[in-house]
Amino acid sequence: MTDTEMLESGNMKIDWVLNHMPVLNIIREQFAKEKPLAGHKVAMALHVEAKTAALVETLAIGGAKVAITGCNPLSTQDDVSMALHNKDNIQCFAKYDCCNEEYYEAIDKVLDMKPDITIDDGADLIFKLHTERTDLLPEILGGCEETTTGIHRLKAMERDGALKMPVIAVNDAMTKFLFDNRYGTGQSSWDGIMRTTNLLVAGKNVVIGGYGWCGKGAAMRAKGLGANVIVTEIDPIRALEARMDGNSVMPMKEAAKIGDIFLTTTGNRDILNREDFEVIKDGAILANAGHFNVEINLEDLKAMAGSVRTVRNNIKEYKIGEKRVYVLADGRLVNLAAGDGHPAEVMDMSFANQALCVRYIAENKLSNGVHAVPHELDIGVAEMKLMSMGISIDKLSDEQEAYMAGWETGT
Ligand SMILES: NC(=O)c1ccc[n+]([C@@H]2O[C@H](COP(=O)([O-])OP(=O)(O)OC[C@H]3O[C@@H](n4cnc5c(N)ncnc54)[C@H](O)[C@@H]3O)[C@@H](O)[C@H]2O)c1
Ligand SMILES: N[C@@H](CCSC[C@H]1O[C@@H](n2cnc3c(=O)[nH]cnc32)[C@H](O)[C@@H]1O)C(=O)O
Repeated sequence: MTDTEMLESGNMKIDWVLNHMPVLNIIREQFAKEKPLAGHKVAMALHVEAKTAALVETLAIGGAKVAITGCNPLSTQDDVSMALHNKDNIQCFAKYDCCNEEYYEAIDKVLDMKPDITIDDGADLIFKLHTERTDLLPEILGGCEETTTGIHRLKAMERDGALKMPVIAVNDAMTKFLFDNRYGTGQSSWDGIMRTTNLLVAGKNVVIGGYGWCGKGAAMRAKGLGANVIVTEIDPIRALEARMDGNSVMPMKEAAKIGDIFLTTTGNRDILNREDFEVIKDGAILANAGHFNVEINLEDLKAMAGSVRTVRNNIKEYKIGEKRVYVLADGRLVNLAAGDGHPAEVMDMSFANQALCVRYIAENKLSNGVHAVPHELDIGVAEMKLMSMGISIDKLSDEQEAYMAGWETGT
């Protein structure tokens, strides 16, 4: 593609998703009128694709200067990156399939803008701010974190007294994780796996590693596609929930022997490792929708494999003796590295929360530490979403409110 074609393609992708992000559009209109971010500089490390671009534009419309890079070397869409970089008050440094060095250089370039607000997906910017770029910390009003694992890390920093800035845990908003992690990951992971492999899911043994919000969504959609679903867990309550939802539950060592397609969603490392690869079936397909590229132990796989070759776009074949094991998207998020990420209607809510939280940071002085998304913002996003869907709901009558709040009335 020529640069002109790339630009056009990126802008068309952004226009398409914007037509399906009604809540973000309402916020854009408010931001255009009120300019609540005038004078602020927002640094971002998120998946650079069309829905993220819609958020970046919204912040710029609100008056902010924005610099962004990716949060995963394989999720960047270069046409969208170029389209963003060509807009007023926006710089974008993300590049698809960049090497480790380029990835961290781009994070430095974003921080060179001397931001006062950050948005992370996996805490990369905040980590840099607390290690090599501590000189920038005094200017920081606060940050937002998009994902579960990022929040785990930030809470660990807070526990150790190491977190020197306020951060809002956007992932933990109800209008984020209940929809994005569950229905978003549920749909987009299978979209990534199916478009990449062009294989059938029905009738296969699908093994889902982890039954958190992402795992529940992925298992639900696998069942809907006709798979026999097996869940692995370390948490007894979630394991029980998986069983009662109709899935089989067993240790990975057992599941490894019978699985056809494996999808990890734990946020943890080594969910599939050497002892699993030893017993795994010929032709097994491995994908990750959890965090970075550590859930499938690729080092173990490489060490065991006699040969490795690319057999199809985004599919690597590892040959262990006569056995073939296929890894999708190098073990990185299959929904973003081998697909277009979550559906626009879902990111509409996640990114509405982001935009409102950035405004909240700009307008309120927060103490250092991890903060919840203010409940009124979370509820507001749900109300706007329902309204955009043409759904109205009941209201408590005065009598009902009094009844729910009181204790005097017996049965
Ligand atoms: N692909 C995406 O677009 C996407 C979307 C949202 C979240 N995420 C990421 O997915 C991961 C999971 O997020 P979540 O919100 O579902 O988290 P969660 O905490 O709700 O669920 C994780 C589950 O994994 C289980 N687990 C941990 N270690 C395990 C092990 N060794 N074996 C089996 N199960 C194990 C935990 O008990 C828990 O139930 C995180 O890394 C998050 O950042 C990815
Ligand atoms: N940066 C890490 C962290 C996991 S990303 C998981 C986050 O990606 C977000 N996400 C999923 N789909 C999209 C999308 O299409 N655009 C932007 N963000 C997305 C989602 O909100 C989720 O919390 C990594 O790449 O491994």
